[in-house]
Amino acid sequence: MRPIIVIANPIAGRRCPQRIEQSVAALRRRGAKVDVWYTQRRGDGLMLCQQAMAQNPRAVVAAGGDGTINEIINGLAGTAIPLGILPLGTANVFAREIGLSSNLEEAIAAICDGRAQRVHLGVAGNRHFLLMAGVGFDAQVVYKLDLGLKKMLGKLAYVLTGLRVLLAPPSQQLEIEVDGEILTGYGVIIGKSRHYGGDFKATPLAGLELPELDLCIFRRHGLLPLTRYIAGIARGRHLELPDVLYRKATQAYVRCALPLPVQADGDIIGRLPMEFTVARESLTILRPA
Ligand SMILES: Nc1ncnc2c1ncn2[C@@H]1O[C@H](COP(=O)(O)OP(=O)(O)OP(=O)(O)O)[C@@H](O)[C@H]1O
Repeated sequence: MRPIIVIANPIAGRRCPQRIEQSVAALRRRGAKVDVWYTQRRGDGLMLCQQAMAQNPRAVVAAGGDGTINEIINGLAGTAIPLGILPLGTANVFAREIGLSSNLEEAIAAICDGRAQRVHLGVAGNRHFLLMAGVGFDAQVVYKLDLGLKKMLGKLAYVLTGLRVLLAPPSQQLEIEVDGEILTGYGVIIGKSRHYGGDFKATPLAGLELPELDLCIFRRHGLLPLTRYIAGIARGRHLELPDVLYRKATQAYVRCALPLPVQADGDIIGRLPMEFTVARESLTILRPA
């Protein structure tokens, strides 16, 4: 029997080790052969996923948050091995995108009896992403986030760090070349998925099944415009703001006078300048039936 290989980040979210054990036991009760491999540090998710390929698993399951999922998709892209998830992280944005709640029974059902769907990935520099990449306010928040605070406060740590960045917002203008058109702004979110954080949707017209990127460009900087943008996203009305631009594209290039940090799927993955494209390789995901 081909195994399901679970790659688990034991420090993701809260009470992760017990919840991994409970989920693996539930998968075995459904008759699956399950191997569990634990990450020990950042980067292990990708390395373990590459090793897992030698076993020709039935599926690779990411047990953890969106950062762990991101490492694993970078190992799975272009293969026919499907990705399952056990959403055990702090924000679990990808789980929301595919319609999973934090109830692990639903995730286990999706792994065992879910629907396989081929999806398109984004590429930021040399890294694949499934949710979004960002430069400006959101990347500054990820960059400044204290991991100890995140462990202690969970999502509240993002809110507090966000308030800190709001008081000294990024003020470097970006030049964004989108399929040949040159635009400027102070922040850009390059979405592959609709969901952004919680139930908010920064790129509401995006779709994992679509071979395109959705760019949401914030044209002004400062406390007031940023507050309007955040409130607009929270109310699902930001696309109505005159200083927010939305573009669909297959390729974008972002540059700036400073080498600003870039986040992808919630982790800092490099600095500007950077090219963003749709990956040639696709990925199979297991989602609720
Ligand atoms: N054993 C480990 N020790 C330290 N860091 C790890 C370990 N395993 C994975 N990581 C790193 O921890 C980071 C965060 O993990 P992950 O995204 O799984 O959880 P989270 O941050 O709680 O959830 P979310 O991303 O959904 O908010 C990832 O970027 C990953 O590379």
